[in-house]
Amino acid sequence: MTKEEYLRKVALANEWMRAYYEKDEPLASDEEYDALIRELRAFESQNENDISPNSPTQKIAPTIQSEFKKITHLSRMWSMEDVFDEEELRAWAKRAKCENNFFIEPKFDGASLNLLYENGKLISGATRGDGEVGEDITLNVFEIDNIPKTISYKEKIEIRGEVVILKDDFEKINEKRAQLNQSLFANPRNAASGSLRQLDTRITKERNLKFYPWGVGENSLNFKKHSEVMNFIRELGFLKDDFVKLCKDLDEVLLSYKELLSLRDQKPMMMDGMVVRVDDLALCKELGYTVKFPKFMVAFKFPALEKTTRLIGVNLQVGRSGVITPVAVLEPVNLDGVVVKSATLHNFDEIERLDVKINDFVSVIRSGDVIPKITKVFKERRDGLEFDILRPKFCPTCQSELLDEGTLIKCQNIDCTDRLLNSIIHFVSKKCLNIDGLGENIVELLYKNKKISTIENIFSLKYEDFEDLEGFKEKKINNILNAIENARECELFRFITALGIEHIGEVAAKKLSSSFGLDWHKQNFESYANLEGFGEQMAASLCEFTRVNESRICEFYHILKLKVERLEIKSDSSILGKTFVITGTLSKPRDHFKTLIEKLGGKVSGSVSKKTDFVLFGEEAGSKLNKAKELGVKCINESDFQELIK
Ligand SMILES: NC(=O)c1ccc[n+]([C@@H]2O[C@H](COP(=O)([O-])OP(=O)(O)OC[C@H]3O[C@@H](n4cnc5c(N)ncnc54)[C@H](O)[C@@H]3O)[C@@H](O)[C@H]2O)c1
Ligand SMILES: [Zn+2]
Repeated sequence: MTKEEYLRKVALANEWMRAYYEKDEPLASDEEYDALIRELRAFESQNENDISPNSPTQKIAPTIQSEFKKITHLSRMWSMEDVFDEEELRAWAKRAKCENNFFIEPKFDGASLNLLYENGKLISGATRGDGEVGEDITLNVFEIDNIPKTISYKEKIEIRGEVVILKDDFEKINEKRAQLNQSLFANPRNAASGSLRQLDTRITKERNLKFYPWGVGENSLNFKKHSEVMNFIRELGFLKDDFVKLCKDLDEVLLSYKELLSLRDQKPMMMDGMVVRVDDLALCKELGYTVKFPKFMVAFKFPALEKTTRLIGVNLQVGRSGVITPVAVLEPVNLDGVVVKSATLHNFDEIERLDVKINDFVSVIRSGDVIPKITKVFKERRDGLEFDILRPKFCPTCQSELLDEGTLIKCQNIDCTDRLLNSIIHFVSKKCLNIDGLGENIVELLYKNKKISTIENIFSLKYEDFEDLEGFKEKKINNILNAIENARECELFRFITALGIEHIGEVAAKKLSSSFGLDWHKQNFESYANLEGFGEQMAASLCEFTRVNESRICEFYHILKLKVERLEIKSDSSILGKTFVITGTLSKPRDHFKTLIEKLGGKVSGSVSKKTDFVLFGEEAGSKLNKAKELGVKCINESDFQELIK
């Protein structure tokens, strides 16, 4: 790299930094930014005299320009060095002259916040800014429930930590923004930062932000270990994550890293790595800082879940109801071990809203098991080779003319092969008949080879049907046939779900099954509409479906041995008729508790109101728990719950 190239890249990195920290709207993915920084570092290590004072390697962030007042931190805030593998971690530990006693905790991907307390009162809250001066966001901080406004410790102290947004909330915020035609947040970190840096504090309040402390600035504490400091701070009434520990050596650190990484999808907030630091404060002091970060800690990064790639085409999929879903074809990119080649675009309104074109650079994010999504289109990078994604006029499968309803475009041909195929795939899927071994690919293969053309055909499949198909040996064929045989005996609600009736999902199917049993399809409009949680639309859809499909349903009754799961409600059940709201992370999935409550005659609702009898809460419980407390609703934890249902 020549010096000119270097300076150009410094300028580009500064532009990216500003967009990221000042506007919360990145112009590049972190991965690209990090690669650019590595290039700058490589040049700088060879050309020490040419290092530009403007280089992002020499500062934490540019001085932020915004409408917020500024606050000078009492003690400086820092960035953090990254390590990406064992070798880099060991090299750091060696430089830090530390072999034992490492303090580790998750590195949540959020926004830094510096809180100042004096005489036990919260005085101010500020963003990190350039490390010395941050933005005064005190008013917003007062809107965050889980930040104590008073603490029992009276000395002056700066408490620092990460403000995060939960993955679920992130999705919800972006959905809402999409509806309002606002730009989406590229990731939960930008969303957290954007939610904190709000001139309208009501928005901050709405966003359900969480604050997790990770350190202190100015203070007069007298501890010898960072772990002691943090114990003390966390006891003052802040949220605590349960993955915070001391490791006796680096081997233990590495094990913990693996463990934390395996929890990544389960955690309600995004993590981008694990923080490893020297616990001994005397050694920390001795090690000191570079211009940018402490030498006594590192971020042991996780593989990226968000990357930039190019949209190279759009495939159209015809769903079982005929709706055409556009799917983005991407230049393949590896997101934490998963090669992502496509992302859903939901519908044609979404394409317009994103204003995405073929050949655009886009940011793709994968969080948890969620299907990869395009969160950002880098329009600034267009070079004229992009072209529009057109609304289709004809079905890509059956070529019949499509019905364009605006948001949705539909194929109306009920014999359209893709519609049929997808309804079979749906019928055998996990939530429906759950036929093991009969995955999408096999169904497709059977369908394309004309072994099945309707759902009913599945149950007359024979050994010979598979013999001439490639890749099917005796054992595999028998397994599939057995699975089909076993699936005949199935719960009624699964069958109702499997029929794919418009507006009738699993929950409604359960209600139909428990209310009417096998006669669920013989009811009239009123009795459907009177069911709890049912509306007119659902009732109408049921009437229409059962009218048209009466004989087909009866045919299925001969093929399947349906079980009606009656709720065995004990009349002495202590929770009979009581309404529960479940919030936070419990030891088992929420569904487990929900089923249990329902079996015992209780009800589970999604939101807290005066009518709620109990709020069952777990870790990280947030706004619902607070609301329950405000309303005086009884809040119980898991062991109280076990006690209650004994
Ligand atoms: N996409 C872009 O254009 C762009 C631009 C600038 C920066 N970035 C990204 O920002 C990151 C660099 O930013 P940075 O310098 O703010 O560093 P960083 O955010 O990676 O690490 C430092 C920060 O980590 C946070 N943190 C979380 N958990 C912590 C814990 N347990 N202990 C201590 N600190 C904890 C703190 O807020 C601290 O300020 C990189 O990931 C980079 O890719 C991206
Ligand atoms: Zn069609």
